[in-house]
Parts: sequence; structure tokens; C-alpha cells
Amino acid sequence: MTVDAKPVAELPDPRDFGLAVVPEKEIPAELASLVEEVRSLVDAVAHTKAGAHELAAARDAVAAANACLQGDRHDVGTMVQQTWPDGRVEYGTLTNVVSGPTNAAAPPLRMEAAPEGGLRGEVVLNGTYQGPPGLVHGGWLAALLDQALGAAAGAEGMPGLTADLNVNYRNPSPLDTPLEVTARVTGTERRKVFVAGEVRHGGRVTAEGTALMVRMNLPGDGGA
Ligand SMILES: CCCCCCCC(=O)SCCNC(=O)CCNC(=O)[C@H](O)C(C)(C)COP(=O)(O)OP(=O)(O)OC[C@H]1O[C@@H](n2cnc3c(N)ncnc32)[C@H](O)[C@@H]1OP(=O)(O)O
Repeated sequence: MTVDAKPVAELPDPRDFGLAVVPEKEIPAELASLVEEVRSLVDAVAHTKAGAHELAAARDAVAAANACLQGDRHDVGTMVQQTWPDGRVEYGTLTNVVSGPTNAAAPPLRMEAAPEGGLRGEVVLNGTYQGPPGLVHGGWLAALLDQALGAAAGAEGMPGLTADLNVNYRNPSPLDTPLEVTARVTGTERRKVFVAGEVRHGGRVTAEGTALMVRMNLPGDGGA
């Protein structure tokens, strides 16, 4: 279904909406490696069997690291300008919980153009994302799909917000192993962008999602 589609030629510049933008290539390498370390730390804390002595030492070390980082902060809403492996330039929120490069809570999911159309990415979720024993939490599968579906709309020049998201859980999604995420636009109608996507493990669909994204109202839309 494609009715009155109005993809924008260029993605809107977040600066025009008063948002700060950080080019991803300007994120210090030290911050990127700190984020990796914290990701591993969260998993280690979640699973540790360390004794009281080690726990107290670790707590003090983390408190010292925390104190180091209480200076200047990026504002909430700061955007990151990302260039994806396929050369596509996109803006996302710097601390997006699924894909944000500075968010240690983000797996992170990175999507690139799929040869068959739409986007694809691979992600490994560690035990921090556990729901049932050994399996990814269903809410996180929904988050992966929401992000991928939104990115698919954005990649077609139609960034927007999720109005409606439906997820079907077909098979269990295991932790600590690559999951493939795919997403594509299936139709447009005025500002409505219909998207669909899947999570797969070993080629088998574990979750599938469909969503309605409502494209951002942009200057020149005439309210359509
Ligand atoms: C790369 C970046 C990826 C980002 C991925 C992450 C995506 C997210 O997580 S977004 C966060 C979660 N979503 C939200 O917070 C959105 C909250 N909702 C809203 O802000 C608004 O309801 C919003 C923006 C979706 C729609 O509001 P508005 O812009 O006023 O649209 P509105 O004029 O009412 O509706 C436009 C069309 O959409 C339809 N529509 C709007 N909401 C819905 C809905 N919930 N269900 C079905 N249809 C809807 C309307 O019926 C209308 O259709 P038609 O053209 O046929 O008349």
C-alpha cells in the first residue's frame, strides 16, 4: 500500500529543532572503550559470586570511577550523527537504549542496508538482557524490533515515532549468540509509515514485529 507517500528528500537536521548534535567520529576512543568496559561490568556484577572483600573493593573502585565522571554532561536529547557501514548518514539519540553509542545499557544494535531491501543488523545480548532462563527478555525483543522498524522508516527518509507496535514471539531467542534483526517499510499512507521486521536465530524467526510509525511533521508538509 502506497498512498500519498511523502518521503522527505533529506533527513531533518536536529539542530533546526534546537537539539545538540555530536558526530559519532568525535566521540573519544576512551569513551567508547569505557562504555564497553561498563557493559562487561554490568554483566559481571549481575552474575558475580565474589566474596565480601572483593565486592567491597569493586564497589570502591566503581564509586571512584563514578566520581570522575560527574563533570560536564551532554544534555538529554543530544543527538549523534552516525554514518552506517553502508555509508548512510543518520541522526539518533546519543543515549538511545537500543543503539546509543555512549549508552552502556544499549546492546548496541547497528543496522545496515540489506541486499534484499530494508535494513539488517546483528546483535548479541548477554545475560543482562535475560528474561526466562537462558533466553532474551520479550520486552527487549520488542525494543530491538521497535528500533529496527523505526530505523527502516528513517532510512527511507521518513523518521517518525511509533504509534502502534505488535510483536509475535515465535521461538525462544537465546542469550550470548548472534541474533539477526531485519526491518523494512511495507507501505505509506499520508504521514503513516507501515513497517515490518524479524529477529532470527540461526535463520529461524524467533520474533516478528509490525508497526505504524507516524512520520514527523516537517515544514512544507502542509499538515498532511
Ligand atoms: C532511528 C530512530 C529509531 C527510533 C525508534 C524508536 C521508536 C520509538 O520508540 S518512538 C517512542 C514511542 N512512541 C511514542 O512516544 C509516540 C507517542 N505518540 C505520539 O506522540 C503521537 O500519538 C503520534 C506522534 C504517534 C501521532 O500524533 P500526531 O502526529 O498528532 O498524528 P495524528 O495527526 O494524530 O495522526 C496521523 C495519522 O496516524 C494515525 N494514528 C495516530 N496514532 C495512531 C495509533 N496509535 N494507532 C493507529 N493510528 C494512529 C491517525 O489516525 C492519522 O491517520 P490518517 O492519516 O489516516 O488520518
